[in-house]
Amino acid sequence: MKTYLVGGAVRDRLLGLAPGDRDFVVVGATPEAMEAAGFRPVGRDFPVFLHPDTGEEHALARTERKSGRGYRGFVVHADPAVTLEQDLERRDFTINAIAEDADGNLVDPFGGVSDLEARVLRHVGPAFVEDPLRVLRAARFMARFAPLGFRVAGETQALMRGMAAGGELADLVPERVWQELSRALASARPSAFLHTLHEAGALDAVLPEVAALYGVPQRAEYHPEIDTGIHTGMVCDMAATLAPGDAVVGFAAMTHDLGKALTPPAEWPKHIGHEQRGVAPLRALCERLKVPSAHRELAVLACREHLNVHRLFEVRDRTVHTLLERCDAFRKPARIALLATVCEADKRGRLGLADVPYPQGPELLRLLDAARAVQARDVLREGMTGPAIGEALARARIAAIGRARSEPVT
Ligand SMILES: Nc1ncnc2c1ncn2[C@@H]1O[C@H](COP(=O)(O)OP(=O)(O)OP(=O)(O)O)[C@@H](O)[C@H]1O
Repeated sequence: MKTYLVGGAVRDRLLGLAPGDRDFVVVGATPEAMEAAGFRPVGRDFPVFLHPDTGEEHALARTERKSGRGYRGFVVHADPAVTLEQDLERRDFTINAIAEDADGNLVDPFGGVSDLEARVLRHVGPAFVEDPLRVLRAARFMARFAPLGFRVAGETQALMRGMAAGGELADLVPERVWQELSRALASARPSAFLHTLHEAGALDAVLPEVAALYGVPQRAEYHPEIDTGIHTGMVCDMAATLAPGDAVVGFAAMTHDLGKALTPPAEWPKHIGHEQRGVAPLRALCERLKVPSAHRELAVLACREHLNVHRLFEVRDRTVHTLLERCDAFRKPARIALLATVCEADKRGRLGLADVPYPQGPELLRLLDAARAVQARDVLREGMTGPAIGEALARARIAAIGRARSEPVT
C-alpha cells in the first residue's frame, strides 16, 4: 500500500500559493487494511478514511462509471488493483491530477505541471462530460486563478458548451451550485466565474437572472462599459478588492442590478425603477439556490437602496433617516458598513472609474452614528404613548442627522 498527496494541495504548492486542505489517495489497500491501520471510515458512498492523528482525508484509489444524467448512475469502483494513473484519470483538470509521493516525487501522467506553467485549465479526458458540476468547478477555478493568467483550454471550452447545450446542468442540486458560486464570490476575480459560464452557454441554467443582464445596455455617461452583464462582473471584482473573501458582500454586488434585465427595451438605456423591479428576481434566485439569510438580506437592501446611497449628498435629512430605518440600521448597525461597501463597489466597478472616490460610504456611517446617539430616553416626556415616542425619536434623529451634515467632517 502506497500513499500519495493529490489535488489542490499539490497544485497550490507548485503555484507558490499557501496550500489548503490536504487530500491523499492510497493505492493497493482494502477498507479492512485501512481500518486495521487505525483509519476511520467516513460516509458510505465513497471509500474515504480519516487519518487517526491528523484527521486528513485518505481515499482509496478508485475508478468511476456513469450511466444516468446529472448525479444519477455513478458507480464507484475501488479495489487494491486500481492504479494511481486510473485514479488520476477520473479527475477533472490536469492541474488537479498531479500526485506526489512521500519522497516528493511527482506523478503527472496528464501533463498537469506543463499546464500549470502555461496557465491552462484543461480537462483530463473524455469522462469530463459525465459530471455537470465540473462546468461550475472550471468557472470557480477561473475566479481564483484568472489573476495568475489562467485561461480555459479551447477543447475544454468546447466540452463545456456541449454539456450546457445538452441540458445536463439543470440536474445540479441547489446546494452544489451555491457552494461553487459562494466560493467564486469569495475569490479574487468573481467576474471570471460569470463570464466563463456565460461563454459556455451555462449561465442561463444556473443563474438565469444574471444571464439576462448580458446584452442589456445602460447610459454610457454613467457606464462607459455599457453592458449590464459586464458591469455586474466589474462590481463583483471591485467588491472582492474592497472586502476580500466576503461572499455576503459579493452576492449583493452580483445581484444589485437584477432589475435592469426587466426594463422594457423601449426604455433602454434608462432603467427607471430598476431598484424595486430587481427584488422579485432576487428573491426567486435566493429561494431556488437556498441562499443563506445573511447573504439574502444584504442583497435585498443593496438592490433597493443603492441609488439612495449614491445620492446621499443630495437627499433630505428625512430621506437619510428613512433609508436607515428601512435597513433596520438602528437594530442592526453593522449591515450599514456592508451596504456602503456594496454601493462603493457599484460606483467604482465601471470602466475607467475604478479610482473614483466614494465619500458616501464614510458619510453614511457618520450619519448613522449621529442618529444612533439619540435614544428613546432622550425624547421621553411624561404621559407619552408608544406612537408619540416613536415620532419624537424620529424627529430628534432627523435633527441629529441635519446637525451632523452641517458640521465640518473631522
Ligand atoms: N467533480 C469532480 N470531478 C472530478 N474530480 C474532482 C471533482 N471534485 C473533486 N475532484 C478531484 O478531487 C480533488 C480535491 O477536490 P476539492 O473539491 O477539494 O478541490 P481542490 O482541487 O482541492 O481545490 P480547492 O483548493 O479549491 O479546494 C480535486 O483536485 C480533483 O482532483
